[in-house]
Amino acid sequence: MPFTMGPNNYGKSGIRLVRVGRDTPRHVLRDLTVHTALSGDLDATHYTGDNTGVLPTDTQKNTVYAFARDGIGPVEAFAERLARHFVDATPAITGARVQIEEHAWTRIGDHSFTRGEGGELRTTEVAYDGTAVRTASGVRDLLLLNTTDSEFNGFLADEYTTLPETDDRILATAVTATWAYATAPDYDLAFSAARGALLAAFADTYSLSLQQTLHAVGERILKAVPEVAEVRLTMPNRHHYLFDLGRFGLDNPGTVFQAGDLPYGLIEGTVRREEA
Ligand SMILES: O=c1[nH]c(=O)c2[nH]c(=O)[nH]c2[nH]1
Repeated sequence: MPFTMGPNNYGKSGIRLVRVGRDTPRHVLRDLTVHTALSGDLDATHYTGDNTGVLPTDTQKNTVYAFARDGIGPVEAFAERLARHFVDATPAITGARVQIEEHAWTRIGDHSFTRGEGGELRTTEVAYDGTAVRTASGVRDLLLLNTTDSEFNGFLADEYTTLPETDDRILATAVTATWAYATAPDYDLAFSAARGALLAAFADTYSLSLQQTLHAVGERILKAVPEVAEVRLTMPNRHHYLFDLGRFGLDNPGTVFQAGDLPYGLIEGTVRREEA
């Protein structure tokens, strides 16, 4: 075989699952998007189209709905149930990755909820290789903004530098955070603690750079949740430019800003515990 398959996986992406818990008149709404990805001994289908070992992606999708019949629990636990099933029950499959995004609805009544489009997501990614389960959780598109306590100055300046130094700016970002667990915690409690730590660190860190804020956020999550081994953070810098009102004979004491779009700064990093 002159052209051999490298690493590969297959699954169903974007499985939209809504579950209504009707145990009491105060209904419980869960709204998830699930992605499955399976790998294993899949040479036959790639080389000859022999699908004997292929669990169809349609079946993977059906399994997600069937497993939701009697409850979902924390997204991490639901993803693990699915990942274990796909590997343990499918001869050719030796690895499964299940990713879930949970869309949070805000309750406005016993059976009524509201949610903004494109809001913050709770996320998880669970990988199972037949022996070990690796679980990471996080948030995506968590919008944060500080109106002060943010500076950016003292930076390297070369012949192309035009950015003015500032000792008071808006700091705004849309955080994607992923924290990997070394051991399994109570997932819902750990999520609340990590998210709370993230918010608190953003709010009360006097920022000299978004990089410094990123490290502070990661550190606070690690301190708040002992089971977390490392935190990966993606923090786009949603620039807000002080608008030049001088052209109209007006001052601008840090009041009127133009919200920027593209390009944007992108600050990313992983914060880990110091090796013992
Ligand atoms: O917090 C910041 N970090 C940077 O690296 C940077 N670069 C830039 O133009 N503005 C900012 N702000």
